[in-house]
Amino acid sequence: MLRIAVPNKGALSEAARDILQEAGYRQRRDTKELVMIDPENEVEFFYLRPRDIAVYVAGGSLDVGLTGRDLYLDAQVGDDAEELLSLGFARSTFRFAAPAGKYTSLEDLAGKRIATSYDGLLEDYLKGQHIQPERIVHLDGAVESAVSLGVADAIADVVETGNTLKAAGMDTFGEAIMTSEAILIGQAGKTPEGLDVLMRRLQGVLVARRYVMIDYDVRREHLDEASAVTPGLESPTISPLQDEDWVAVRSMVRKDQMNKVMDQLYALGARAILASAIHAIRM
Ligand SMILES: Nc1ncnc2c1ncn2[C@@H]1O[C@H](COP(=O)(O)OP(=O)(O)OP(=O)(O)O)[C@@H](O)[C@H]1O
Ligand SMILES: O=P(O)(O)OC[C@H]1O[C@H](OP(=O)(O)OP(=O)(O)O)[C@H](O)[C@@H]1O
Ligand SMILES: [Mg+2]
Repeated sequence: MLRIAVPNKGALSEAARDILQEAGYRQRRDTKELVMIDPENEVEFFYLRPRDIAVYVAGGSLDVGLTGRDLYLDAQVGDDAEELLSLGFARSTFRFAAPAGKYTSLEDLAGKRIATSYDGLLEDYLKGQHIQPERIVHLDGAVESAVSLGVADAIADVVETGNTLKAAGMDTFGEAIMTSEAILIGQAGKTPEGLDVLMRRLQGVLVARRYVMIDYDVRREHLDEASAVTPGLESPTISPLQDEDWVAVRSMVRKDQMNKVMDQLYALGARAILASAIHAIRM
């Protein structure tokens, strides 16, 4: 059985649960459950703190896990684990911030106290940039308060909308330390039984979320132009209609392009243009 680590709480847990459910796996009903077996799919889920997931996977106790790229790198598990797939949710950047106008560049941090919940990530980055802070102050959360309360001169933290920083009167400075999103990690170089199926299913969900299926009827003489607007992933499906002057076309279209494409098709004389959701796909 494939042993999969899943975030048990926090910013990642709901979206992780959603993607696994969409991929056809059973998920726990009660948030107190620590382990759940899905016998039909021959997988076992272990609900763990997202921060700890890389440790379990790298240590070989679990085959794969869903976590954040920033959390994975912060765990400093080295070459024992590897990123297998990015999952497109829980996107964030990891950035330096300080009270508005206080600092402008990374160099300003030399000899300063920097508060963060991601010490490993921060240390690695500062080392790579040859910046020596006075020290790194570890905090579990609410890092935005560290400067106003006097335990640090600047912070390094997760920024999503930027609202938390703004509310605290802080600005980011310097380049983003990293960009993060939810990822699937696995043991380096290992392909346990069932991993290929899990990956195909997750990739299927990712594509299904990004695309819609578009159906329309168009006069044969406009088929080439219409096909150019809806080339599909490989090539559109063309079916004959009773009226020989017309054909039916079916093609996948990126969801964010859907309305623009439908307008273009309409302008080409296509009719009965219909977009429907894709629930699952195997490429
Ligand atoms: N607005 C956000 N706040 C926190 N984490 C976010 C946000 N947006 C994306 N993430 C990502 O979610 C992961 C953090 O999840 P985690 O469960 O540790 O955070 P949390 O919601 O702050 O939980 P807790 O503070 O209870 O530990 C990271 O990979 C982070 O990049
Ligand atoms: O850019 P934003 O959209 O405002 O989101 C970023 C904020 O959200 C997270 O905090 P969380 O609510 O998890 O609290 P914590 O810092 O105590 O973990 C993160 O640590 C930032 O503070
Ligand atoms: Mg948090």
